[in-house]
Amino acid sequence: MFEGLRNKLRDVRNRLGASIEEHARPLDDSPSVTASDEIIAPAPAEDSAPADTLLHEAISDDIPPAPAPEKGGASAKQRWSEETEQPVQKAGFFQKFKTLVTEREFILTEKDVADPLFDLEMVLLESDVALPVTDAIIAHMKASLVGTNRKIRQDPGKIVSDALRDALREVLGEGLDISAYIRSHERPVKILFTGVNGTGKTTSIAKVADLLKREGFSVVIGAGDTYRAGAIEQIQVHADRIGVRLIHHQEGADPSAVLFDTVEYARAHQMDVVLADTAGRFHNRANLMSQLEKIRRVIKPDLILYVDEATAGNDAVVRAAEFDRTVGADGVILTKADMDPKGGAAISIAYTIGKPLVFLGVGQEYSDIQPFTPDLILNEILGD
Ligand SMILES: Nc1nc2c(ncn2[C@@H]2O[C@H](COP(=O)(O)OP(=O)(O)OP(=O)(O)O)[C@@H](O)[C@H]2O)c(=O)[nH]1
Repeated sequence: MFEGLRNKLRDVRNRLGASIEEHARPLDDSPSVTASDEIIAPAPAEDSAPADTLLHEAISDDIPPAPAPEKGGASAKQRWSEETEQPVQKAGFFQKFKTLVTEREFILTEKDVADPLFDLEMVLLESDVALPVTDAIIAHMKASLVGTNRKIRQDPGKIVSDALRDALREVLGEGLDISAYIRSHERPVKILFTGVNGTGKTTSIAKVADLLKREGFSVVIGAGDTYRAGAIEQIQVHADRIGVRLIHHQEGADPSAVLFDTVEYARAHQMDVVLADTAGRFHNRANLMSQLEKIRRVIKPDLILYVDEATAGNDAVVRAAEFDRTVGADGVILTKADMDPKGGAAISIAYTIGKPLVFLGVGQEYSDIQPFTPDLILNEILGD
């Protein structure tokens, strides 16, 4: 999954790494620096003195530490302190250049990274990453890379990977652990599935039912798609295969009534989870949307999961936002991630609608479902 994005990001990371390599300056005449010298030189203007000069000035003038450029992690001051625990060794010309950047200062201006960051922006937009999400990633990368004067002890590729990993982590969010949610809420926990026709909603309900069943929860499914011909038979086949009870009425019946009965059944049998199917619908079909609103009022779901396909890219993000606005959504399932080379929807959706990505569908088997964690996506798109 996401192999196209992975390959493009590898190229951009190499270019950014090359830019760091190019602008990392040898510490040839710098004085030895130890942990006690907790000093940060301020970020220079583009036309300011070279890093070596700044370092000398910072030490002799005792300039106070600059504020940390990024939130969350260790401050630049801490890093400086950690990274300078060992006295810097003087080395011959040849050796200095053989040690790559591990014994050099690392200082970049916006201009130094402008071209590679522009390339990164293009790669993200081409991969259907939503514009505000792309902007957030680029801003985070700039904050991480630009204007910090520090000595580095790692290769440039790692610096870029770490910055990109942090930037992506910020937009991906934390996900939602459904099993933990069920354990910590009053049973039965009612989960309503909404989404557009043909995106894999019915299959996803079966996958989630199978997953929860394997985790020891008792599950009942409500056949709330009474609109599409054959939908009840389709979900019945899934329910039979995974050994889960299905509550259904006739085709054309009121879906609210079906799902009300499903919740009653779950209560009567002290079941843990109700998974409520609904007819696929388009967000611009007012009558179908109002039917969904009625279901919501009748069964009062604990969670509404919006299902769409990762392959729909930005369309999935736009539709999710619309569903969230009209009927609400507490989380998202993106199906067919296994067929999506771009990854744009998976990266964008949580940040755009402010709701967690909960599962990724990764194939057609019942076991082809992955609870979302940021590392799941990060490892896919940054793994080499
Ligand atoms: N490759 C792949 N195929 C999937 C995935 N999830 C679902 N599918 C396939 O997508 C097709 C549509 O899935 P359904 O579950 O029938 O879609 P639906 O949204 O319920 O469609 P309606 O019942 O018409 O609303 C089926 O062929 C599924 O096997 C997935 O994660 N990966």
